Amino acid sequence: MRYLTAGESHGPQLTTILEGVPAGLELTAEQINYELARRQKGYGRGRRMQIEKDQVLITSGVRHGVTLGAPIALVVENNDFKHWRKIMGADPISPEEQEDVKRKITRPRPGHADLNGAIKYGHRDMRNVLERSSARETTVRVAAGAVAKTILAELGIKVGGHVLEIGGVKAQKTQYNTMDELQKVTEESPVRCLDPEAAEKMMQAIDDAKKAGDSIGGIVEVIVEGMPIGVGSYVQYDRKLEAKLGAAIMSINAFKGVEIGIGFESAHLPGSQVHDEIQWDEVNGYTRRTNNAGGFEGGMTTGMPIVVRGVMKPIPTLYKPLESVDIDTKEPFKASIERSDSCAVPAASVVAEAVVAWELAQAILEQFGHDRMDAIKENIQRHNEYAKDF
Ligand SMILES: Cc1cc2nc3c(=O)[nH]c(=O)nc-3n(C[C@H](O)[C@H](O)[C@H](O)COP(=O)(O)O)c2cc1C
Ligand SMILES: C=C(O[C@@H]1CC(C(=O)O)=C[C@@H](OP(=O)(O)O)[C@H]1O)C(=O)O
Repeated sequence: MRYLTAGESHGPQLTTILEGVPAGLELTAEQINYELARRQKGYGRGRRMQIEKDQVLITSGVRHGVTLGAPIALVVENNDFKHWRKIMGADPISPEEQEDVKRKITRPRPGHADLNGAIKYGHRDMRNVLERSSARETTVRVAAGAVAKTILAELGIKVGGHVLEIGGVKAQKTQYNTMDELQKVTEESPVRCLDPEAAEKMMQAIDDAKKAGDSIGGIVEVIVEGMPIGVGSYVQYDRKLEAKLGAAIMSINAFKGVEIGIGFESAHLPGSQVHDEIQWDEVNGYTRRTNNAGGFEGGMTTGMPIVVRGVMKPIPTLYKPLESVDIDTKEPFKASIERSDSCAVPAASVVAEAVVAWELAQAILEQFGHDRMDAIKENIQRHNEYAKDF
């Protein structure tokens, strides 16, 4: 299974084509729209989210609500496009408008793709960079992830996520009993946090940052329950599933770090306190007393919940100007901007769920077949029985 995305932030639409989705999966626009709406919520976002109401159009690969095994094309329109038609070159520009509409962006923002992208592709107008480097693209990655989640759900695998930290405010309560509870509590929290007291403080931190013209980042966690044992492989570096998850998280705009299980903490602990003891019983087969490894050993799943965390840096576009250099005049300047998110960590946690779901669904299909959902389901059931009594 693979996918590509296309589309500019202020262009007409975003598109993704998913190839290799098995036949026989029930898939509706509502399921995808549900995930798109989750990504749009979240405290700290800018004015753009009031303009957009992301809705998917499934233009191929699905008939009567069931996948055909053919490529699935998904399209999400940008409502904001109507305000950008001239700037994006979709409408003619009158001579009087030329100067205004064609004014180039020559002032790169520290922390964004502007300068490196302009040098790489030779764009003297950095709009040509920012249109594509914008995290608007994560809309269709979430749409692709929604399809992956639907495949996983059909196989009894659940994906959830939550926010652990925003702007230095840490969630104290991070435990939950079931994935359904995790889902319910985070849906009700404006910052997708399990700890209501911390959530209040996080929102205050976002307000404070916004007032100061600043931005803040944070940490998100994705959990996956129900993965069979032994998905991925240790035999070749590029087949290690853990590494693929790491790359997927790092591919999200503004993500600067990734951790699996207790991750960085294991640097400070002896092996006896890190490795998860193995046990066996007739009902559950092989399980672990703890899950410090976050569901992975040797690049393969252990059958325990997968726990992946990602670090998001603060948003680069700041109302409080940082120093940079105009690429035309080479003069230093302090940037001024029109609109931006001040914190997008809650939204990014939904993106993180989506990219993790995609990698896991991809790995499942690689191992258990990818033509028909019913055959894949049977293969996994057989594998789970085999692994239990192994
Ligand atoms: C959901 C989401 C929303 C974002 N919103 C903004 C924004 O409003 N302004 C901004 O400058 N960056 C925003 N970013 C971050 C930039 O897209 C990102 O920093 C930029 O593409 C440079 O890439 P890098 O940070 O991965 O190096 C957002 C990221 C995500 C995941
Ligand atoms: C549009 C989205 O996020 C955008 C991501 C983004 C960036 O630079 O990454 C910059 C902002 O774009 P604009 O300048 O048009 O407001 C965000 O709104 C979205 O998440 O759907």
